[in-house]
Amino acid sequence: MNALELEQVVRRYGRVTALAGVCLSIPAGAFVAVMGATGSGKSTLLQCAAGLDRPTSGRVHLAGHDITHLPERRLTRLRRDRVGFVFQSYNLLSELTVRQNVLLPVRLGASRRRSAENALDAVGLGDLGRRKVGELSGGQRQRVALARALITGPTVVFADEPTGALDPTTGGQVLGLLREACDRDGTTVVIVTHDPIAAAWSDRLVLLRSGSIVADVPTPGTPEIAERLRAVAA
Ligand SMILES: Nc1ncnc2c1ncn2[C@@H]1O[C@H](COP(=O)(O)OP(=O)(O)OP(=O)(O)O)[C@@H](O)[C@H]1O
Repeated sequence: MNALELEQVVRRYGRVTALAGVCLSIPAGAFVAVMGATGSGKSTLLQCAAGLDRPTSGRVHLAGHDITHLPERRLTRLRRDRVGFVFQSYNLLSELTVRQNVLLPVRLGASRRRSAENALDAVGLGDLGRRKVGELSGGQRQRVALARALITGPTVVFADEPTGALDPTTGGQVLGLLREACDRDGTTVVIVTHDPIAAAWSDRLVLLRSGSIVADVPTPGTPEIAERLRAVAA
């Protein structure tokens, strides 16, 4: 089964064509990295795939649903129940505690698949549930975001530059946790990244240039190969 499928997806912003007819099938349980130069359409692809933006034309299937014309309320519910999001800027509420942040999807009505404690344990933050997010380091915040993304047992996790604000070691920990969610729970993971080393955690690399996919290759997961891919992507 495909967790995600894009058929001829076009997204135009006025006269700018951000996506120029993208076709992409991602089977359940895959870990895909999307790379490409700045402005190549990576974030637009992720937003259209995740149901945060609507294509100008084409179709999007997400978690077994054709979301192309799904009414906004149903789309919101599908995102809440089946999709996890991780962003470069964490998107946490800093005045709330770690635990309260992790439970936000549940407070919005999603059913939880695991307890907050279990989700925090899984990202190595079992002791920090009562701390205010504003007191945490960047790497800890991103792990809170990951626990929040995983508490509902999502079909797909979308991560836009999840390590963009982190040092390589901390970034590696976050990517390792995404890899674990994929390997252990069968979660489909789609990350957008500029960093070929981050892409090396994936098992498939999709390269965009000017809104089109120019390469879609298995990734053997070694930093040396990733360096070579960086040259192709530029
Ligand atoms: N809301 C918008 N309004 C107008 N143009 C937009 C909008 N969002 C994106 N674009 C344009 O669409 C194209 C693709 O943008 P997108 O953000 O998807 O690229 P990207 O590969 O994610 O870039 P970056 O690596 O810099 O984040 C760019 O030319 C961008 O200027």
